[in-house]
Amino acid sequence: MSSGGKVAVIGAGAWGTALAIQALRAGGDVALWAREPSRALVMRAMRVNARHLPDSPLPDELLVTADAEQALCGARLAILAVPTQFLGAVLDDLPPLPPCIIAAKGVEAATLRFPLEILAETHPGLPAAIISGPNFAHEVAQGLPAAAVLASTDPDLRAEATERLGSAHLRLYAGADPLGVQVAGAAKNVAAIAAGAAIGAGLGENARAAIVTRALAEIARLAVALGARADTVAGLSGLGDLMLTCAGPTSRNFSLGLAIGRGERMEDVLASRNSVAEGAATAPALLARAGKAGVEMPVCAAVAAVLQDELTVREAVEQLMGRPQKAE
Ligand SMILES: NC(=O)c1ccc[n+]([C@@H]2O[C@H](COP(=O)([O-])OP(=O)(O)OC[C@H]3O[C@@H](n4cnc5c(N)ncnc54)[C@H](O)[C@@H]3O)[C@@H](O)[C@H]2O)c1
Ligand SMILES: O=P(O)(O)OC[C@H](O)CO
Repeated sequence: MSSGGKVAVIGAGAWGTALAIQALRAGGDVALWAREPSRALVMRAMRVNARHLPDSPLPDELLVTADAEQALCGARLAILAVPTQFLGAVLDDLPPLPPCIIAAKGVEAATLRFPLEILAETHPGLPAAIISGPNFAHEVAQGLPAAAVLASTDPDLRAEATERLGSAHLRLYAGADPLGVQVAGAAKNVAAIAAGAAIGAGLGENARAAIVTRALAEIARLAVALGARADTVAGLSGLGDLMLTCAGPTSRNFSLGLAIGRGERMEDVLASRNSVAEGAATAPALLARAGKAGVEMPVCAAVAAVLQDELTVREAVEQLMGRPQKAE
């Protein structure tokens, strides 16, 4: 793969669309694959992704197609921007893939796998990386300054993909701890639901700051137990994305928590949207994965219990506050 080669972006949600615009900005040909032919047709004609990214026109050079063969033909690199819960099924149906960058954040509910683990099972031996960080799609699409980590155990892929996708708008840092990046990216969405719930229930800013900080501690604990590095969690995919996602309702995960904290039901909130909140399916899956590793995650457990209607937000907070005293 060399700078300027074709990139295929798989998944035309907000993030896939923003990354396609960013990849064009960084140079070379880009194709964006949308699952539904009718949506690909409308996006091609209107030159905008009206459903997921309505304020960012699609550059004329961007090929939008529902034909995966066409999208992937000649691609030197694929960006997989399909939500975690659908990634396995989409991968099963794709033609052969070039080296991949996964852009999803989450844990697959049915199997407790992180996204790179899903890819490793459908495509054993394929070079792969993960991109993650504090990145709202609409800001990246607009070219506002942002940073992310691009992590892979393959040094050639991380060097070349960083060069291929990065630009003066999106500063990419190479990382060698893809597992830590995936743990952080999945868990921050769960923490954002907790932060939103605290604000929605009127528990105040102190509560939000406590949740974010204690979530950071439990994410680092899980990362280390799974064989990843604690300092990855202090970087863009962990602390950086917690700061962004827990800050307010621009985050879909925070806004889900906010609504739940105000007394709405998760099912009703999710049914009213056409976008994903990865933390909802990830919370119980991450908790189960942590349980298998013998790691306690009290914030994640509280979110899972509230989402499963086992506790109210206030009961969950009482449980968190009533835990035995311990050293920080
Ligand atoms: N939106 C962001 O700002 C942002 C930023 C960074 C990372 N991410 C991550 O990127 C991933 C994609 O999120 P998004 O925001 O682009 O999604 P989105 O909410 O904008 O769009 C939903 C996506 O899900 C797809 N989808 C829905 N049902 C499906 C099915 N049955 N099978 C396959 N695909 C289906 C749709 O085609 C669409 O691509 C998520 O893991 C998310 O956490 C999002
Ligand atoms: O809107 P959210 O909560 O899915 O967050 C989007 C990105 O992950 C922010 O980095």
